[in-house]
Amino acid sequence: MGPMYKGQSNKLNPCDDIRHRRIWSKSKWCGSLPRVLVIGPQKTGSTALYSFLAMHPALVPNLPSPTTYEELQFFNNNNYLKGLDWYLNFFPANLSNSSQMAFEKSATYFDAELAPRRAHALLPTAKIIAILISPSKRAYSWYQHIRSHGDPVARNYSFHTIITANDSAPKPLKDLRNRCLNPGKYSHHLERWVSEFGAHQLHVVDGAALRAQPAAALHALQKFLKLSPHIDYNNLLKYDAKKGFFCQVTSGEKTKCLGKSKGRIYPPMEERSAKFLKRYYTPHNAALSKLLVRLGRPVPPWLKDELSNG
Ligand SMILES: Nc1ncnc2c1ncn2[C@@H]1O[C@H](COP(=O)(O)OS(=O)(=O)O)[C@@H](OP(=O)(O)O)[C@H]1O
Repeated sequence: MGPMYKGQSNKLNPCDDIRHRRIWSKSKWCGSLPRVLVIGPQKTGSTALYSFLAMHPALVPNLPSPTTYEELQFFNNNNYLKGLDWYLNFFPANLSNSSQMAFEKSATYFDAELAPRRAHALLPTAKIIAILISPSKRAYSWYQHIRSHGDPVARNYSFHTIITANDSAPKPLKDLRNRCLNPGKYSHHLERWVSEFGAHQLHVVDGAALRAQPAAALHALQKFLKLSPHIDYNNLLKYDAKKGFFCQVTSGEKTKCLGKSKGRIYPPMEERSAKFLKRYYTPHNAALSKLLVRLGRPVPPWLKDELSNG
Protein backbone atom coordinates (compact mmCIF):
# COMPACT_ATOMS: atom_id res chain seq x y z
CA MET A 1 0.00 0.00 0.00
CA GLY A 2 1.44 3.36 -1.02
CA PRO A 3 1.57 6.74 0.64
CA MET A 4 -1.64 8.20 2.02
CA TYR A 5 -0.95 11.84 1.49
CA LYS A 6 0.47 12.99 -1.81
CA GLY A 7 -0.45 16.61 -2.20
CA GLN A 8 -2.46 19.54 -0.96
CA SER A 9 -5.92 18.18 -1.67
CA ASN A 10 -5.32 14.47 -1.75
CA LYS A 11 -5.92 13.00 1.68
CA LEU A 12 -6.55 9.29 1.42
CA ASN A 13 -6.94 7.13 4.48
CA PRO A 14 -7.22 3.39 3.77
CA CYS A 15 -8.47 2.87 7.33
CA ASP A 16 -11.64 4.81 6.39
CA ASP A 17 -12.40 2.61 3.42
CA ILE A 18 -14.68 -0.39 3.97
CA ARG A 19 -13.22 -2.17 0.92
CA HIS A 20 -9.77 -2.00 2.47
CA ARG A 21 -11.01 -3.04 5.88
CA ARG A 22 -12.74 -6.14 4.48
CA ILE A 23 -9.50 -7.52 3.08
CA TRP A 24 -7.32 -6.42 5.99
CA SER A 25 -5.04 -9.07 7.46
CA LYS A 26 -5.77 -10.32 10.99
CA SER A 27 -2.29 -9.53 12.20
CA LYS A 28 -2.12 -5.99 10.85
CA TRP A 29 -5.05 -3.69 11.08
CA CYS A 30 -5.84 -0.05 11.64
CA GLY A 31 -6.90 -0.69 15.25
CA SER A 32 -3.25 -1.08 16.23
CA LEU A 33 -2.23 2.35 14.95
CA PRO A 34 -0.91 4.77 17.56
CA ARG A 35 -3.38 7.03 19.30
CA VAL A 36 -0.69 9.27 20.74
CA LEU A 37 2.24 10.88 18.92
CA VAL A 38 5.12 12.56 20.73
CA ILE A 39 6.46 14.93 18.08
CA GLY A 40 9.56 16.47 19.72
CA PRO A 41 11.42 18.60 18.68
CA GLN A 42 14.85 17.00 19.10
CA LYS A 43 16.90 17.63 22.26
CA THR A 44 14.05 18.72 24.51
CA GLY A 45 13.87 15.62 26.70
CA SER A 46 11.71 13.66 24.25
CA THR A 47 13.47 10.34 25.00
CA ALA A 48 12.95 10.76 28.74
CA LEU A 49 9.27 11.48 28.06
CA TYR A 50 9.03 8.44 25.78
CA SER A 51 10.64 6.12 28.33
CA PHE A 52 8.45 7.46 31.16
CA LEU A 53 5.28 7.01 29.09
CA ALA A 54 6.37 3.48 28.15
CA MET A 55 6.21 2.61 31.88
CA HIS A 56 2.47 3.34 31.93
CA PRO A 57 0.27 0.24 31.90
CA ALA A 58 -2.24 1.85 29.51
CA LEU A 59 0.38 2.82 26.92
CA VAL A 60 2.30 0.57 24.55
CA PRO A 61 5.34 1.97 22.71
CA ASN A 62 6.25 1.06 19.14
CA LEU A 63 8.75 -1.73 18.58
CA PRO A 64 12.23 -0.39 17.80
CA SER A 65 13.35 0.22 14.23
CA PRO A 66 16.59 -1.53 13.20
CA THR A 67 17.95 1.71 11.71
CA THR A 68 16.56 4.57 13.79
CA TYR A 69 16.13 2.73 17.13
CA GLU A 70 13.12 3.89 19.11
CA GLU A 71 12.14 6.48 16.51
CA LEU A 72 10.20 5.32 13.45
CA GLN A 73 10.40 8.68 11.64
CA PHE A 74 7.52 7.68 9.40
CA PHE A 75 5.68 10.92 8.73
CA ASN A 76 8.73 13.10 8.16
CA ASN A 77 10.90 11.24 5.69
CA ASN A 78 11.06 8.57 3.02
CA ASN A 79 9.88 5.86 5.40
CA TYR A 80 6.47 7.29 4.56
CA LEU A 81 6.88 6.01 1.01
CA LYS A 82 7.13 2.48 2.42
CA GLY A 83 3.44 2.84 3.23
CA LEU A 84 1.03 1.86 5.95
CA ASP A 85 2.04 -1.80 5.88
CA TRP A 86 5.60 -0.86 6.91
CA TYR A 87 4.36 1.43 9.70
CA LEU A 88 1.97 -1.19 11.10
CA ASN A 89 4.84 -3.67 11.54
CA PHE A 90 5.96 -1.67 14.55
CA PHE A 91 2.72 -1.89 16.50
CA PRO A 92 1.36 -4.96 18.29
CA ALA A 93 -1.80 -6.32 16.66
CA ASN A 94 -3.54 -7.47 19.83
CA LEU A 95 -4.57 -4.08 21.23
CA SER A 96 -8.11 -4.60 19.92
CA ASN A 97 -10.50 -4.64 22.85
CA SER A 98 -7.98 -3.74 25.46
CA SER A 99 -7.83 -0.38 27.15
CA GLN A 100 -4.23 0.03 26.00
CA MET A 101 -3.18 2.59 23.42
CA ALA A 102 -0.14 2.42 21.18
CA PHE A 103 2.09 5.48 21.01
CA GLU A 104 5.08 6.62 19.06
CA LYS A 105 7.77 9.27 19.51
CA SER A 106 9.78 10.74 16.68
CA ALA A 107 11.38 14.03 17.62
CA THR A 108 11.92 14.90 13.96
CA TYR A 109 8.16 15.25 13.34
CA PHE A 110 7.85 18.62 15.07
CA ASP A 111 9.50 20.81 12.45
CA ALA A 112 9.01 18.61 9.37
CA GLU A 113 6.95 20.46 6.80
CA LEU A 114 4.74 17.55 5.72
CA ALA A 115 4.44 15.69 9.04
CA PRO A 116 1.27 17.38 10.42
CA ARG A 117 -0.74 16.82 7.21
CA ARG A 118 0.47 13.28 6.77
CA ALA A 119 -0.10 12.38 10.41
CA HIS A 120 -3.58 13.89 10.32
CA ALA A 121 -4.47 12.05 7.11
CA LEU A 122 -3.84 8.71 8.81
CA LEU A 123 -4.48 9.45 12.49
CA PRO A 124 -7.14 12.19 12.59
CA THR A 125 -8.08 11.53 16.23
CA ALA A 126 -4.54 11.11 17.61
CA LYS A 127 -3.37 13.16 20.57
CA ILE A 128 -0.26 15.17 19.77
CA ILE A 129 2.36 15.83 22.44
CA ALA A 130 5.05 18.48 21.92
CA ILE A 131 7.82 19.08 24.45
CA LEU A 132 9.57 22.43 24.63
CA ILE A 133 12.59 23.85 26.44
CA SER A 134 14.42 27.13 25.93
CA PRO A 135 15.14 27.20 22.18
CA SER A 136 18.67 28.49 22.87
CA LYS A 137 19.44 25.52 25.11
CA ARG A 138 17.90 23.20 22.57
CA ALA A 139 20.12 24.59 19.81
CA TYR A 140 23.25 24.16 21.94
CA SER A 141 22.33 20.62 22.95
CA TRP A 142 21.68 19.78 19.28
CA TYR A 143 25.11 21.14 18.30
CA GLN A 144 26.74 18.95 20.98
CA HIS A 145 24.70 16.00 19.73
CA ILE A 146 25.76 16.16 16.09
CA ARG A 147 29.33 17.06 17.05
CA SER A 148 29.60 13.92 19.10
CA HIS A 149 28.12 11.98 16.17
CA GLY A 150 31.12 13.19 14.14
CA ASP A 151 29.40 15.75 11.89
CA PRO A 152 32.35 17.30 10.02
CA VAL A 153 30.93 20.84 9.93
CA ALA A 154 30.10 20.79 13.64
CA ARG A 155 33.59 19.47 14.35
CA ASN A 156 35.27 22.21 12.30
CA TYR A 157 33.28 25.21 13.48
CA SER A 158 32.42 26.52 16.91
CA PHE A 159 28.82 26.83 18.04
CA HIS A 160 29.11 30.60 17.86
CA THR A 161 30.38 30.53 14.26
CA ILE A 162 27.52 28.26 13.23
CA ILE A 163 24.68 30.21 14.82
CA THR A 164 26.00 33.57 13.59
CA ALA A 165 26.77 32.39 10.03
CA ASN A 166 25.30 34.87 7.55
CA ASP A 167 23.91 34.23 4.12
CA SER A 168 27.28 34.68 2.41
CA ALA A 169 28.76 31.79 4.44
CA PRO A 170 29.56 28.47 2.68
CA LYS A 171 26.48 26.31 2.07
CA PRO A 172 27.35 23.50 4.52
CA LEU A 173 27.67 26.09 7.28
CA LYS A 174 24.37 27.76 6.40
CA ASP A 175 22.63 24.38 6.18
CA LEU A 176 23.88 23.42 9.61
CA ARG A 177 22.86 26.82 11.02
CA ASN A 178 19.34 26.28 9.71
CA ARG A 179 19.08 22.76 11.07
CA CYS A 180 20.33 24.01 14.41
CA LEU A 181 18.11 27.08 14.72
CA ASN A 182 14.90 26.42 12.76
CA PRO A 183 13.28 23.80 15.02
CA GLY A 184 13.45 26.39 17.85
CA LYS A 185 10.97 28.66 16.05
CA TYR A 186 8.36 26.85 18.07
CA SER A 187 5.24 28.92 17.33
CA HIS A 188 5.68 28.56 13.58
CA HIS A 189 5.74 24.76 13.82
CA LEU A 190 3.06 24.46 16.50
CA GLU A 191 0.65 26.53 14.40
CA ARG A 192 0.89 23.91 11.65
CA TRP A 193 0.01 21.12 14.11
CA VAL A 194 -2.83 23.16 15.59
CA SER A 195 -4.28 23.91 12.18
CA GLU A 196 -4.35 20.20 11.29
CA PHE A 197 -5.41 18.67 14.60
CA GLY A 198 -7.08 21.53 16.48
CA ALA A 199 -5.94 22.82 19.86
CA HIS A 200 -7.94 20.24 21.83
CA GLN A 201 -5.80 17.39 20.46
CA LEU A 202 -2.49 19.08 21.30
CA HIS A 203 -0.68 19.07 24.64
CA VAL A 204 2.53 20.99 25.32
CA VAL A 205 4.89 19.56 27.92
CA ASP A 206 7.29 21.99 29.55
CA GLY A 207 10.58 20.10 29.13
CA ALA A 208 12.25 22.01 31.96
CA ALA A 209 9.41 20.96 34.29
CA LEU A 210 9.61 17.36 33.07
CA ARG A 211 13.31 17.39 33.87
CA ALA A 212 12.97 18.95 37.34
CA GLN A 213 9.66 17.44 38.49
CA PRO A 214 8.67 14.66 36.14
CA ALA A 215 5.86 13.29 38.31
CA ALA A 216 3.94 16.59 38.19
CA ALA A 217 4.38 16.95 34.42
CA LEU A 218 3.25 13.35 33.92
CA HIS A 219 0.24 13.90 36.16
CA ALA A 220 -0.97 16.68 33.84
CA LEU A 221 -0.22 14.61 30.76
CA GLN A 222 -2.15 11.59 32.05
CA LYS A 223 -5.14 13.85 32.68
CA PHE A 224 -4.94 15.20 29.14
CA LEU A 225 -4.75 11.66 27.71
CA LYS A 226 -7.52 10.48 30.08
CA LEU A 227 -5.38 7.48 30.99
CA SER A 228 -6.75 4.80 33.22
CA PRO A 229 -5.33 3.89 35.68
CA HIS A 230 -3.89 7.25 36.70
CA ILE A 231 -0.52 6.41 38.20
CA ASP A 232 1.72 8.28 40.63
CA TYR A 233 5.13 8.63 39.02
CA ASN A 234 6.62 9.70 42.36
CA ASN A 235 6.85 5.99 43.12
CA LEU A 236 8.37 5.07 39.78
CA LEU A 237 11.00 7.74 39.19
CA LYS A 238 13.85 8.86 41.38
CA TYR A 239 16.52 11.55 41.08
CA ASP A 240 19.87 9.89 40.44
CA ALA A 241 22.62 12.16 41.77
CA LYS A 242 25.30 10.48 39.66
CA LYS A 243 23.34 10.91 36.42
CA GLY A 244 22.00 14.31 37.44
CA PHE A 245 18.53 13.39 36.14
CA PHE A 246 15.43 11.49 37.17
CA CYS A 247 15.64 7.80 36.32
CA GLN A 248 13.37 4.80 36.49
CA VAL A 249 13.28 2.97 39.86
CA THR A 250 14.02 -0.69 39.22
CA SER A 251 14.28 -2.48 42.54
CA GLY A 252 14.82 -0.97 45.96
CA GLU A 253 17.47 1.75 45.69
CA LYS A 254 18.48 0.84 42.12
CA THR A 255 17.66 3.01 39.11
CA LYS A 256 17.80 2.63 35.35
CA CYS A 257 18.82 5.84 33.62
CA LEU A 258 18.92 6.82 29.95
CA GLY A 259 22.24 6.20 28.16
CA LYS A 260 25.31 8.43 27.97
CA SER A 261 24.01 10.31 24.94
CA LYS A 262 21.14 11.74 27.02
CA GLY A 263 22.49 14.17 29.57
CA ARG A 264 25.86 14.78 27.94
CA ILE A 265 28.58 16.68 29.72
CA TYR A 266 29.85 19.75 27.87
CA PRO A 267 31.04 23.27 28.75
CA PRO A 268 28.41 25.96 29.35
CA MET A 269 27.35 28.11 26.40
CA GLU A 270 29.50 31.19 25.79
CA GLU A 271 27.92 34.41 27.04
CA ARG A 272 28.04 36.00 23.54
CA SER A 273 26.18 33.03 22.02
CA ALA A 274 23.54 33.15 24.76
CA LYS A 275 23.04 36.88 24.08
CA PHE A 276 22.88 36.37 20.33
CA LEU A 277 20.29 33.58 20.66
CA LYS A 278 18.16 35.44 23.16
CA ARG A 279 17.81 38.28 20.67
CA TYR A 280 17.45 35.92 17.69
CA TYR A 281 14.60 34.00 19.28
CA THR A 282 12.77 37.00 20.80
CA PRO A 283 10.12 37.37 18.05
CA HIS A 284 9.59 33.59 17.96
CA ASN A 285 9.33 33.37 21.75
CA ALA A 286 6.91 36.29 21.83
CA ALA A 287 4.76 34.53 19.22
CA LEU A 288 4.91 31.30 21.24
CA SER A 289 3.81 33.07 24.39
CA LYS A 290 0.89 34.62 22.48
CA LEU A 291 -0.05 31.26 21.00
CA LEU A 292 -0.04 29.53 24.40
CA VAL A 293 -2.20 32.28 25.88
CA ARG A 294 -4.58 32.01 22.90
CA LEU A 295 -4.84 28.25 23.47
CA GLY A 296 -5.40 28.78 27.20
CA ARG A 297 -2.17 26.98 28.11
CA PRO A 298 0.34 27.97 30.78
CA VAL A 299 3.39 29.99 29.73
CA PRO A 300 6.47 28.11 31.04
CA PRO A 301 8.78 30.03 33.41
CA TRP A 302 11.72 29.68 31.00
CA LEU A 303 9.69 31.42 28.29
CA LYS A 304 8.84 34.34 30.58
CA ASP A 305 12.51 34.44 31.47
CA GLU A 306 13.63 34.55 27.83
CA LEU A 307 11.21 37.39 27.16
CA SER A 308 12.36 39.45 30.15
CA ASN A 309 14.81 42.30 29.63
CA GLY A 310 17.51 40.85 31.92
N1 LIG B 1 15.55 12.12 32.84
C1 LIG B 1 16.41 12.49 31.87
N2 LIG B 1 17.47 11.73 31.57
C2 LIG B 1 18.36 12.11 30.60
N3 LIG B 1 18.22 13.24 29.86
C3 LIG B 1 17.15 14.02 30.13
C4 LIG B 1 16.22 13.69 31.14
N4 LIG B 1 15.29 14.68 31.19
C5 LIG B 1 15.63 15.57 30.27
N5 LIG B 1 16.76 15.19 29.63
C6 LIG B 1 17.40 15.96 28.55
O1 LIG B 1 17.08 15.30 27.33
C7 LIG B 1 18.02 15.80 26.37
C8 LIG B 1 17.98 14.91 25.14
O2 LIG B 1 16.78 15.23 24.50
P1 LIG B 1 16.06 14.21 23.52
O3 LIG B 1 15.86 12.92 24.19
O4 LIG B 1 14.84 14.92 23.02
O5 LIG B 1 17.16 14.07 22.37
S1 LIG B 1 16.96 13.35 20.96
O6 LIG B 1 16.44 14.35 20.05
O7 LIG B 1 16.07 12.21 21.12
O8 LIG B 1 18.34 12.96 20.59
C9 LIG B 1 19.33 15.77 27.11
O9 LIG B 1 20.15 16.78 26.51
P2 LIG B 1 21.72 16.93 26.81
O10 LIG B 1 21.79 17.32 28.28
O11 LIG B 1 22.19 18.02 25.91
O12 LIG B 1 22.38 15.61 26.53
C10 LIG B 1 18.92 16.07 28.57
O13 LIG B 1 19.27 17.36 28.98
